[in-house]
Amino acid sequence: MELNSMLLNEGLDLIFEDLTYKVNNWTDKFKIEKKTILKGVSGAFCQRQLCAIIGCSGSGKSSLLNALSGYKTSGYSGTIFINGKPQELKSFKKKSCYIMQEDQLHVQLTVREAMEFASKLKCLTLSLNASKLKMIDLILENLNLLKIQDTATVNLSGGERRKLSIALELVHNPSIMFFDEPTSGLDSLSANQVLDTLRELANTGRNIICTIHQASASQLKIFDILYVLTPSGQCIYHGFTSKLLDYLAAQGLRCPLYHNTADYIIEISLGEYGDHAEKLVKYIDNGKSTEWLKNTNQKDLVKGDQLTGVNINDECQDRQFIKYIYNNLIQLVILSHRCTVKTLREKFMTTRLLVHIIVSAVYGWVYFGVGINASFIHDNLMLLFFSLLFIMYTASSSMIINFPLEIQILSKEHFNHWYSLLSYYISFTIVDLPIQVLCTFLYCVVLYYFTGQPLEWPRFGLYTLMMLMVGLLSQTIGMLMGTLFNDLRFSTILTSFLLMPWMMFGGIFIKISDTPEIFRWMFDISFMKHAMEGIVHCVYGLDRPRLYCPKIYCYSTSPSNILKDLDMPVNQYWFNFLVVTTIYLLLKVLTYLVLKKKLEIH
Ligand SMILES: Nc1ncnc2c1ncn2[C@@H]1O[C@H](COP(=O)(O)OP(=O)(O)OP(=O)(O)O)[C@@H](O)[C@H]1O
Repeated sequence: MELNSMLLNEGLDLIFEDLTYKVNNWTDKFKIEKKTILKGVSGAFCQRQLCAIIGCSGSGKSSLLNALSGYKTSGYSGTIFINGKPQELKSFKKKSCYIMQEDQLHVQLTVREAMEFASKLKCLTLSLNASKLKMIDLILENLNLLKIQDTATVNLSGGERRKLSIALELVHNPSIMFFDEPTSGLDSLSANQVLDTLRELANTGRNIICTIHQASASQLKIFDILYVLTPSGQCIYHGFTSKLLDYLAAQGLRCPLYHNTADYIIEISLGEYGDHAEKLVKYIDNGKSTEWLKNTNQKDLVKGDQLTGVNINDECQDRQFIKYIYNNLIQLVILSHRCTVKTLREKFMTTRLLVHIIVSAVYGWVYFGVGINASFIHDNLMLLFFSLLFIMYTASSSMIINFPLEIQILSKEHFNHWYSLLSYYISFTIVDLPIQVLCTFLYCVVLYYFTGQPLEWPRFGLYTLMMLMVGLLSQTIGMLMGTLFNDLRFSTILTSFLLMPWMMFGGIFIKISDTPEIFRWMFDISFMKHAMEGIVHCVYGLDRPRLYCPKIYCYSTSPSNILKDLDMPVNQYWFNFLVVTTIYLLLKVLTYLVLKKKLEIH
């Protein structure tokens, strides 16, 4: 079946006027000044058209695409009209999609699974009915992906990955599709295949707008409309590809024989044939002129009445009455399922488990039996503190590494309206919880038993619970840092910097009574101090009898004296637990808000 006969779409007309983009730029004298990237450009991209924005590197192609798609809004001025009405971003995003230069895919899923999850999320359904499954088959078949539907995404070639990115968005049949350099990084065969696919998509009625860095003469012919930017962010051509030569000729510019026309006009924009750019900007009125957009010999675009088939939008729209909460719950279930499948296939989970078991076994060996012995109280306290540190660092670093990778995919899917951020955030937290519980439990069992801590279930339960809460809190710190900094170098160094004061005021390295008064409040907010206090209470509190002393003299055999020496009040476990839990919840909310802000400003 032809692509155009199943994915018909009415498309949308997009017109933009006087679009300007300014950014803050650091000068040599360390001052901030405004740099203008796009200078009042105008243009129109219509339904059923395949449009290319071209220009030299740094001319503002991506900036223009970001503005038109609504991916970025800050720093932009000008007006965008959709089907004649001012662009309303919320509703526009529902009808559009933005496929970025880097394919943001879930590498652990197969092509089929990725399509099914996308379809479930976009149609808000837990199970796909026959017609939706058929639609997936048809999309895969038309994009030549059916034969590799069971291949893991990680094993796909560049061209196949790009096609999968397109296929995933086609599930909700967008009326307008934006592509940032769809052919970059592909060999010419794959690039041609992707462009053919875009051509067919435009033929179905939708509006396809892409930026193109380099296009061969034959690739250029595939596009209906060209929009050419100069290095100064102005338009020097906006019209049919087929009319470009006539346009240039009208200005006395003749493309050398056998020279690629796209290269020629970019060279003109760079001033390689003299100072023609300004003249062309004026002639085309910086994109406003529609003279070269008049359709005299437009090639075989498919007419609406020639299209037959299913309009899959109808199926998804059936469910638009479903309330916000219900939608979020459905998304939560689907996202949790997807996240579970991904997590179970990751080697990282096994590594995390193994690390916890190995470290607890080593600690158990080195500190064997110190817990029951009154002459090893100092060693035992150090062991308990180092155990806390271990949980804190492994939990935070697992997120620092993992989460920035997640954010890239989240950014794309969230922008393309696959799901709400809240559903994603909760599902991510829920799916990781059992793994953190398992890691903490295995770690605590081995360590607690071999290091000779008191073998009583309530003590062990409370100890593990506190360790788990510290693990969850540390994960959230890692998540927050991973959200704030894309660069792993910054997030790792700054996390260590951030965790350091919590450790210093953890109640072990220095006692509260020995600390200068000005710093004492730090103990109150240090989760490490509260966690350590709770843990020491589990081990030495709860009316534990005197400790066994194998020597003639032990400094202390009374557990209550040990707590007194450490400035740790007796029986405060639940207060300590409440403080750690409150800090965890506050950080969780803060991380959500930071993530939300980050997705808004990209
Ligand atoms: N936030 C920003 N701060 C400073 N400069 C910026 C910012 N965003 C974009 N620019 C600059 O604006 C210019 C245009 O960037 P843009 O990415 O839109 O160009 P492009 O034509 O897509 O380039 P390429 O083809 O190399 O991807 C570049 O010189 C870039 O450095």
